Amino acid sequence: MTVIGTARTQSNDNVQEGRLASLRNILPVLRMVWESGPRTVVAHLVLRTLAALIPLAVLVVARWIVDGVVANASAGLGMTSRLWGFVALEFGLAVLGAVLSRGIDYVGVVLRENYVRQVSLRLMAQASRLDLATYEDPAFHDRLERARAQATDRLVMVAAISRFLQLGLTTVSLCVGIVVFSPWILLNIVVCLVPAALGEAYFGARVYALNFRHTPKRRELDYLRQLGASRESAKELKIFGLSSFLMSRYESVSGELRDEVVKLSRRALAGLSLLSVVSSLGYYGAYAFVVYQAARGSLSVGELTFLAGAIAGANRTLQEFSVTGAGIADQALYIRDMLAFFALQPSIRSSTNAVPVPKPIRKGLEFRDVTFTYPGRPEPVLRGVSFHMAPGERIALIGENGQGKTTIVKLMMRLYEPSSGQILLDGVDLRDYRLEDLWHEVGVIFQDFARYEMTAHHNIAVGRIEQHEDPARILEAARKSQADAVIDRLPGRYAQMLGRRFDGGLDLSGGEWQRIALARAYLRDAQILVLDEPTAALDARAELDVFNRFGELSSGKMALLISHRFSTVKMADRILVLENGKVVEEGPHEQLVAVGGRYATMYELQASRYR
Ligand SMILES: Nc1ncnc2c1ncn2[C@@H]1O[C@H](COP(=O)(O)OP(=O)(O)OP(=O)(O)O)[C@@H](O)[C@H]1O
Repeated sequence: MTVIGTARTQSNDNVQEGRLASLRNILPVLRMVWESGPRTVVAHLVLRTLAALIPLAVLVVARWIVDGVVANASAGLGMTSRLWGFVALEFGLAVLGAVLSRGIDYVGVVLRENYVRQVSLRLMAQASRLDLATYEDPAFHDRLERARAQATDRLVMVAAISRFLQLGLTTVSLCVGIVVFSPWILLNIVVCLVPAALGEAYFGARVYALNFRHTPKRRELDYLRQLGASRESAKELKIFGLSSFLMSRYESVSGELRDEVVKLSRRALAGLSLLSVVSSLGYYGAYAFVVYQAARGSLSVGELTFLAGAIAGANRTLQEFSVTGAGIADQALYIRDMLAFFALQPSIRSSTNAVPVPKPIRKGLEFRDVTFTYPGRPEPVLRGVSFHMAPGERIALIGENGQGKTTIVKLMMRLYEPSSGQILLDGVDLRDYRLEDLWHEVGVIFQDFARYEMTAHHNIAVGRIEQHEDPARILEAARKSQADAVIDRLPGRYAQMLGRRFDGGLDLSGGEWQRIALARAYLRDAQILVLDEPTAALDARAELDVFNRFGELSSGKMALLISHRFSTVKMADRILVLENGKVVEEGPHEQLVAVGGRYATMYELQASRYR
């Protein structure tokens, strides 16, 4: 099974400790940003660099203007062309600043779109690789949820990094301007900002820890919200009067979360307000010192203008710099979840020297003393199951609910591995075959088959998606499963959107959906056909037809059928009866009836209802 990591066991306390370590995660993200569009990244960096230097340039020109005005006034020169030049330069800088900021916004949008697209595609690709068992672990869904949030909501990180770089450059340029006059002024500002920066970092980590802990509850809230407004559940919600039950659950869970968030925000408000007094002291101390120097005549008015602006600017950008830095560190924590998700490895995959599935299969498929226990279940579902399926054979698997019939199919498809025992295809362990090849050669329709909210054409084409542009084969498959009659009645025929999610979509009845799903199995044209209760929703005529087709299987092919309908089951070449995780009876219908065992009792029970 896939290693889920430490999502469930991670305590809040080690979040702070992992904060520094998580800064390492920024690099892979920067790599992803770069890969999503190198040219956009370069354009963004150039624009940010230019924008970063504008504040210093504005202050330098302002100083020239003020000193020029004072000198011209005392010399009685009035406005000179040199002074006009400075004013024009200041205007030019203001226009350039505004244009650069628009440009940064524009390139930022392109960057964001590229990045979201890239990460979402990677998420989809990774999700499709993982083991089925992974999806049954709630800790995995918590992690997936965090990774998804990272791919979409948490883009702030990318924007924050580029803003951080710009702020860094502006801050350095302003600080250099200040240091030229007095390093002590700068030191004073920086030292007073440290407590506020640490405070930001502390509360950022607390917020992350809280979000981390809240993820399962937030998923529950999402589920409740969805359930309360979904078409699938609407009928039952109305009839059972469940809305108020769902709402009260939502109210209590969301109230709990809200209280914790508000409590933490209140603490942050008090703590950070106090610390901001300290940083203001640094700023006003430096400002007072500069005013004092100018009053004593040690600084010119122009220098006072420059320094007052530079101190205010450095104070603001330093604060923003530390807040953005703390924000990036927070985001790096969230990104850890995304990277951890990308790092998950499926344990069911093709081995390095995997072989192709033989065509045709000659000896058949064999379960040899297979035992299987689901993760998290104390008892095995299958306990030493053994049977053989020969090419050309049609086997029916029967048993009461929960006896492990579908589990056998999942093991046949290597969606799970047996806990012990072996499954052999032509005498070779399934694990030695190429996984994709195996899935290709087994056509399966599960009991809970998917209803794709796509066109009728694509609903069938998913059975062999590489042939989705071959309408003739799709038509043929629809004809075999009698889905053609259903589709011919639809206004849009094969182009008809199915389901109600999208505009113009039409829903089908249970049996109609089942015929469409069956068409997928026929389209697959695999060597092993597995139908898990394929006829449950079919009417009697359609069911008979499915089984007549079953009889048309060419040699080398085999079929496994799971059904609770004995009218269907009795047509199989051989019937396996599953009970308490074991095959307890095996043989053709007549033989099993004659034996008078478990099968005969079940058959009699159902037959008596029709007499
Ligand atoms: N993913 C799972 N995790 C844990 N237990 C599971 C899982 N899937 C099935 N089970 C359990 O394994 C047992 C066998 O399930 P399976 O679906 O194979 O039964 P089945 O014979 O196909 O039943 P039915 O006739 O109701 O379709 C059941 O007790 C079921 O609760």
